Amino acid sequence: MASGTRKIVEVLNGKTVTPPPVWLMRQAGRYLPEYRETRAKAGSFLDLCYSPDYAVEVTLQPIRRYGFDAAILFSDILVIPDALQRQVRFDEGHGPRMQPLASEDIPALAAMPVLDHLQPVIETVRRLRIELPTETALLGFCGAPWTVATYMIAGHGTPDQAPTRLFAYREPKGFAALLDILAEKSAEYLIAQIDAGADAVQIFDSWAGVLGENEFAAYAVKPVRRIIDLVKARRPQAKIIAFAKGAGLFLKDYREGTRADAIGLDWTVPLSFAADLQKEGPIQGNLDPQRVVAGGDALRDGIDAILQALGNGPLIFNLGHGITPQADPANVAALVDRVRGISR
Ligand SMILES: Cc1c2[nH]c(c1CCC(=O)O)Cc1[nH]c(c(CCC(=O)O)c1C)Cc1[nH]c(c(CCC(=O)O)c1C)Cc1[nH]c(c(C)c1CCC(=O)O)C2
Repeated sequence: MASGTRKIVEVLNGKTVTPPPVWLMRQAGRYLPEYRETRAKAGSFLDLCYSPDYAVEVTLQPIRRYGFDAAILFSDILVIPDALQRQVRFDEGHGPRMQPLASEDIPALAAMPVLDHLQPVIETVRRLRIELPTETALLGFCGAPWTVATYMIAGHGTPDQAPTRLFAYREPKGFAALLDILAEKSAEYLIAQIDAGADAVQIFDSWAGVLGENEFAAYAVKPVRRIIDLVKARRPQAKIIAFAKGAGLFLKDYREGTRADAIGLDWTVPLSFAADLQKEGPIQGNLDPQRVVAGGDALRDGIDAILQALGNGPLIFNLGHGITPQADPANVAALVDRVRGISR
């Protein structure tokens, strides 16, 4: 099967597919018992990301269970700072940590190669394309420079990214240089994923929602546009989804500003506004992940509202952010059936 006939690729080409293709952000993860089992064998979280045997296995687990229309490479957005020697680690119960970045550390990052370090991830992509069913699209991904920078500057996650907002106001030149470096490294990484067999790639800007107007333009739109320009200059056929969580009204110009083929929407985006955005091109989203935890009517009503508002245009059905560890795997099965119009 040519990749062009995979449903998600059709939607990314602007077609309306009925029922819409479906996958879920973080579909491989702790809500699945088989993930927890593999995770326990693999050692640390980064060991799992850098071991093609285990990473292929956990990527395939949700495909076997649910037959999603896409598999997403199992890795993390923080493998880029790890490749840039920021000593990333995931401590149990604490989330990611790394060496906080100071402005004097920034110039040296430009000369650091990342692809050597990321070869195991690229190998995972290559093996996945061989092992996946032909009809299943394979998605690669990276973090957007802004979101990756927030972890690099603070050295860990924070609720509002205050340390990085402050850094950007105090050191605008150094911060712009950091975003440029991250955009270039990320573009190289995405091209390698596409060459290894990814049908499309998603850029995750999970912390876009903390930015003011000028900062959204400079730190969210501009670096993502730079990645997309670099990727498309070298791989014109590449398909790219850009997901800026919390971007709200700024989404109006996000597609045009970034030139993404599709934009991802979080669950706070009103469906009427989403329908307007869909007139300009494909969209992805936007069910509240807590509806998957709740199940029952909350799940069904949320799905039906999205299908009714957005099902007649180019749509990739997804959550508005990653699925949480509390989700019941049976509710995910019910979600996929409902999106596909299967009643049990
Ligand atoms: C901000 C961000 C990160 N990582 C990612 C983002 C952007 C999307 C988002 O906002 O959720 C992206 C990501 N992380 C992971 C994937 C795998 C593919 C998928 O199934 O979607 C993807 C696409 C696996 C993961 N990445 C992580 C886990 C859990 C770690 C574990 O299994 O112990 C998984 C399955 C760890 C991680 N990684 C990150 C954090 C903050 C954490 C800790 C929080 C948490 O535990 O959920 C950084």
